[in-house]
Amino acid sequence: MKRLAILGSTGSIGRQALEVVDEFPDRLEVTALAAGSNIELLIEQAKRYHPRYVVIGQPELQAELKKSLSGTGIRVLSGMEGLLEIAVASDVDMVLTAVVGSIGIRPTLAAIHAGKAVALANKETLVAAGSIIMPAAAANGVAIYPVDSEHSAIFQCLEGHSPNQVRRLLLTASGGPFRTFQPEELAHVTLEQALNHPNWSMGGKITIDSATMFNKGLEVIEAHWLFGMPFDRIDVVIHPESVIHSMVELNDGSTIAQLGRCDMRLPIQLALTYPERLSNSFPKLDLSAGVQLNFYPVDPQLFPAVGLAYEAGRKGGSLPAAFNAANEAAVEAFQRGLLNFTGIVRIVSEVMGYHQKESFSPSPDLNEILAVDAWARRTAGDLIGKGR
Ligand SMILES: NC(=O)C1=CN([C@@H]2O[C@H](COP(=O)(O)OP(=O)(O)OC[C@H]3O[C@@H](n4cnc5c(N)ncnc54)[C@H](OP(=O)(O)O)[C@@H]3O)[C@@H](O)[C@H]2O)C=CC1
Ligand SMILES: CC(=O)[C@@H](O)[C@H](O)COP(=O)(O)O
Ligand SMILES: [Mn+2]
Repeated sequence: MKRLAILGSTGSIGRQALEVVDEFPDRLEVTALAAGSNIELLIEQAKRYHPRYVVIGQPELQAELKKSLSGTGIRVLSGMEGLLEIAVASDVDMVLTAVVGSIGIRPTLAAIHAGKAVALANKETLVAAGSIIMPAAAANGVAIYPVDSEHSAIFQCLEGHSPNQVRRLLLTASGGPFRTFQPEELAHVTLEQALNHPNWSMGGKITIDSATMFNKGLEVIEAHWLFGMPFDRIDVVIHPESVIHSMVELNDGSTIAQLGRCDMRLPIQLALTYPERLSNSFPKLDLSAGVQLNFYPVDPQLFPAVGLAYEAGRKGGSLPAAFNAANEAAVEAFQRGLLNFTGIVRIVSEVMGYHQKESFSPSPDLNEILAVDAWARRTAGDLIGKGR
């Protein structure tokens, strides 16, 4: 029995992870659940899965949660302290990091230091702190199983091939809802339009990242860290159908692809049960149903976010942390109606510029990364407040 701590159990990935648990009750057990503020769903999940611990991100909700779960024997924790406690708990075997944003860095690192296997959905953690996370995982002999669909695809395509047989990684991108727009049309798109992903149903932040293609930029940096691949051997191709989840090109020119439905339960299952390939009841890809496979290059005028990600990744040091945090702040401002859609890329670009001039660190430690993250959010907030 594998005992899981699910960080972000009320979110899109967290809820689907629980569906995977439902599928394999004799293999997967929920030991800990954590959410931000959705106390109603967290209570429902706790009553159904009987974990040993629950964590609520907002400490002011802890008392209400305790009251609702009194008599159940479940320990009720809160805030970052709670996340850190469940990440290292002795009765947890694997931590699924499915919170959104760089808040995932510290609990993921704590889990690694405690020798827990990690299933990683939270790409922001690797983007901001890959230079800390990957060496820590290697030093502690901890496996990081990718949950992100592209990285799960690459992980599967790489099986049976040694690193020196691989020429490049090819990340597929849907292009999001604005793939066919002209660049000048983007200034006026609405939140509702940006949240209308053509293929995937996901949380709000990643859906907006798909619309700007910051998501693909974040994924390029994520792939660099997960697979130890230099940036000039990671490419992005637009594939509007999202049937091929990503590809690996080998030295001899053979390209290996992984295909599947747009259903995150498959990569989640693989991460939670690897190396097994267990039969499940989830619908399967039906290629006879008129599936199309189209491919296009990324238009850098329409999607400048991809170029910014390569710039941040290549420069390295503290720049990816600033890049990521500025994007998180700008996306939140867009969601709150404080910034227009094209403002997101503008703010990230400006914050990156300031960071390189004022406070760049070539090899930051964890505290410096967390400080840069806070600085970039503040700076982005100031720029947005000034109406830039
Ligand atoms: N959704 C998808 O299909 C995919 C997602 N990912 C990545 O996975 C991560 C999660 O995405 P997604 O599930 O879509 O996001 P959601 O917004 O749907 O879910 C986020 C989860 O994090 C929780 N959370 C937020 N803040 C805190 C906190 N302070 N303490 C504890 N929990 C917190 C939320 O709780 P609450 O509900 O209470 O707010 C929620 O459970 C992201 O990094 C995303 O990029 C990667 C590939 C695909
Ligand atoms: C499901 C998943 O992994 C997302 O990251 C998804 O791939 C987003 O799609 P695009 O960023 O390609 O639009
Ligand atoms: Mn993805």
